[in-house]
Amino acid sequence: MATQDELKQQVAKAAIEYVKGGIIGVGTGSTANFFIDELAKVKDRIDGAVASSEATAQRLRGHGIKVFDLNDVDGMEIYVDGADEITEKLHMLKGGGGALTREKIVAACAKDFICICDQTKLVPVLGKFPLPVEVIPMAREYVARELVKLGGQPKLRDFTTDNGNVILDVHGLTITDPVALESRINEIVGVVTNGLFASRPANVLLLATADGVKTLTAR
Ligand SMILES: O=C(CO)[C@H](O)[C@H](O)COP(=O)(O)O
Repeated sequence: MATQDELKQQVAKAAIEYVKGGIIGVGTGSTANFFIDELAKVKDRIDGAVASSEATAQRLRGHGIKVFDLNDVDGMEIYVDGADEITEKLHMLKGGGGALTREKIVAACAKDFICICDQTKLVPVLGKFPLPVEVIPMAREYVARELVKLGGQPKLRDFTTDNGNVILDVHGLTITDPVALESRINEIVGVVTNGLFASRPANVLLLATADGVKTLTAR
């Protein structure tokens, strides 16, 4: 049976079919890293990439792929990234790697979000994985109190984001309406963004399973 890393590699390889040229938006995390390694094999096909984190930019450059500043790019055909959880509606919970804000920004500039996951990430309801919320440091305690009012148990992560902010990982949520919760949390003053990608879900989910890579579009 394939290991989780082998499944991640298979799905990363499958995503290359969506790489037609131009500038590619690239996510962050172990699955995205496998994608970057596959992208390097077809780098002559593309003009370059926009990175969703410093770590991704470094890996892209290490492969000789040109990294563009998002402000110098009009838009992108595709953004390719993993997720911590995803539903059949292609609503995602992301940010396990702490790059949620830049991921959301780069994804917003792309026509299609191609989500690449192994089968462990597909869930009926989001929230078992703690929901990351990026917060301006001085608002940390205020935002934590507001998140408790929403039924969560926020825990400060020992981490500073690429934007110089902190992350509260919110435990204990059962997220039955991710679109509403995404916007409710973003309304809290001091929140930069949260890891729900529901108001703009993925367009395509490539899911690596024991029976091969399956392609899902929103139901
Ligand atoms: O949102 C992310 C990083 O901020 C990642 O996409 C998410 O954490 C999944 O990571 P991995 O592919 O390592 O399981």
